[in-house]
Amino acid sequence: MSIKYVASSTLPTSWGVFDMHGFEDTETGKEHVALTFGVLDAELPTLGRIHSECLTGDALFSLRCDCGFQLQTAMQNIAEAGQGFILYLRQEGRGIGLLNKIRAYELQDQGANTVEANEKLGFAADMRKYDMILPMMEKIGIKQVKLMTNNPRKVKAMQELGIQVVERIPLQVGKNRYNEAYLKTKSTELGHMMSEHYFVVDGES
Ligand SMILES: Nc1nc2c(ncn2[C@@H]2O[C@H](COP(=O)(O)OP(=O)(O)OP(=O)(O)O)[C@@H](O)[C@H]2O)c(=O)[nH]1
Ligand SMILES: [Zn+2]
Repeated sequence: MSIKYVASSTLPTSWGVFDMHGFEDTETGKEHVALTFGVLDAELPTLGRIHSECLTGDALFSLRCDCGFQLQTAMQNIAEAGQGFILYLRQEGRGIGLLNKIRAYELQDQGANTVEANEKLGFAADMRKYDMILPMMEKIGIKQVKLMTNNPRKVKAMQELGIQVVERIPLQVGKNRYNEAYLKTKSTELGHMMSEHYFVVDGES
């Protein structure tokens, strides 16, 4: 893994003006982005999110997953807190890539769940790696994190890299009738921590 810092600029958004830092993985050619907001202090826990690319959810408004909602809520929470960071990692489709994710969606349209679909295509349920995080965090100057995620494996991966996750903040947003079964599979088969009430059918809550 060889992560090279390339350039920084401002990124004005609906929630405020972030700073954007571009990185290149020179082995894979993948381009990753870190967003930071406010003045960050390496000696203090910083609110943050490690977000895996989801073109369909983040950019195309898909209701099949919760990614876009999580990204927007994370940006809003950071802007409200006055400081924080997002690492936007280009590992689309839990690491299988966009076209394979569309293949997996095709299988899900025929009845497979998100894990079964990956397996039918010959992939593990989750192929993501997180080692690019460390050089990116070092560059933006963060050692301690209050991490917005429902995924305990993400917390463990960061801790194994030597990053202190001082708090896990649940990010349960965007449930709808198209992603309810998907969210449930994430909870039962991929270990995501989601509270029971999150699965109450709309209208019952
Ligand atoms: N292969 C595959 N990838 C998916 C599917 N739905 C979403 N993704 C990808 O899953 C990744 C997001 O992972 P999630 O499991 O939703 O969330 P997480 O990052 O593990 O955990 P959180 O921090 O709680 O969001 C993105 O890369 C999406 O493109 C799917 O049905 N199949
Ligand atoms: Zn998604």
